[in-house]
Amino acid sequence: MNDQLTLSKADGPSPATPAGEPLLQLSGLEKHFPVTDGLLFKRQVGAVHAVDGIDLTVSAGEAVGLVGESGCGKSTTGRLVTRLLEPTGGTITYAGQDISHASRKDLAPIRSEIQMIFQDPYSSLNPRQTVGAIIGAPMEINGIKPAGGIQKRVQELLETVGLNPEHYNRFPHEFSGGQRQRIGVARALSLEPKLIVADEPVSALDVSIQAQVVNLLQQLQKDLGIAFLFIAHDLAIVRHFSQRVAVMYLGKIVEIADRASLYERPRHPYTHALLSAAPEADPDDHRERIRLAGDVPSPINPPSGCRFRTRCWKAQEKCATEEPPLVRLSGNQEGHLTACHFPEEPTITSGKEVVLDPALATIEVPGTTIPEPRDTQG
Ligand SMILES: Nc1ncnc2c1ncn2[C@@H]1O[C@H](COP(=O)(O)OP(=O)(O)OP(=O)(O)O)[C@@H](O)[C@H]1O
Repeated sequence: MNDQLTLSKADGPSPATPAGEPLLQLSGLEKHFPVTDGLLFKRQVGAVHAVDGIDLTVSAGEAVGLVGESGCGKSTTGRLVTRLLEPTGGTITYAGQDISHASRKDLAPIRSEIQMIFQDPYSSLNPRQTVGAIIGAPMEINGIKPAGGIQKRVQELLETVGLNPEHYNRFPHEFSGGQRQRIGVARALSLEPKLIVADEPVSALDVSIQAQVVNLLQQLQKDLGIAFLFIAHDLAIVRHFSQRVAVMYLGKIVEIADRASLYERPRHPYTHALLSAAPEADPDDHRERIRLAGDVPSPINPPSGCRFRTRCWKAQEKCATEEPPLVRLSGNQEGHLTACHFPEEPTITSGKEVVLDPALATIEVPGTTIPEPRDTQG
């Protein structure tokens, strides 16, 4: 796969952000969806607090994972970043420019730099268009004329994502799920993005295929220096892909840390519970598991204080009255922030290695790669 990565880095319209410098900054970001009643005169009676004041930075070339249970606001965050949704509060800064409420015209120069990969490789590709037309469309729309023409560029991109360049004229139904997701990746790459928001990019795929697509994304991130916001409910997938991981609960980030700190020394009880619920690498490991009681409360009326308190075994009175700030607790590594009044001891480990599939494990072992099926049902 490595030698197929023939793209050069983009000289985009925004000044290049050096690796390690903040590329995307979310500050107090909010999205509240109005809840209305009445058929005719729709009156707002409340709001879904889908994203409720999050701060997050993604540096150039960095892969940041965003995890949490269904409905916690991950996709809404991704859609805000790509400006498919308008924020109701807070700011989104991209390459130093406030794009929170930028108009279509103002967004035009950076549109190409922020791309999205969607969950469902079936509905996200137009079945009536050839693969060539699908991947070439962003270049056509943006008036980009690559050297050698669009067809040549599309064929290069097909090769980059591990597909046969000769299959330029085929239609999406002729490809398997994994191959379709590769087509989606090629489309996202066509404008040489600097940031890709990948919203559950592998959760619709077979487990054996998931590893191959994650591996491809990881190669692109490393070789092309593309920053990723990788959204997933699956902690194992995020672990393999991300340098830093943010855990969301009911519209808030409750913990954020580099990969090792988060997985080995989780301080927030929610992170600990999520890790405890993940499949174990060692089936003979019978350490105590934390079972999360009840469902996630409604984001229309989130609990006061700490939102996790209604399901937390450590909750006390203070948790109902005071919202815990997201801060570096004593015992946390630098950059490890936790929002909890009664955190886990820094010595408590998640207790186990989180591994979803043996194929994924090979990604983390230097020198080993997953065999890439070209042109098979991958
Ligand atoms: N357009 C909308 N109008 C009203 N509520 C919405 C809208 N989009 C999302 N929501 C609500 O916002 C909350 C967060 O949804 P979101 O899809 O961002 O969560 P998620 O963590 O990505 O979950 P999932 O993994 O199930 O997609 C949910 O309660 C959802 O029902």
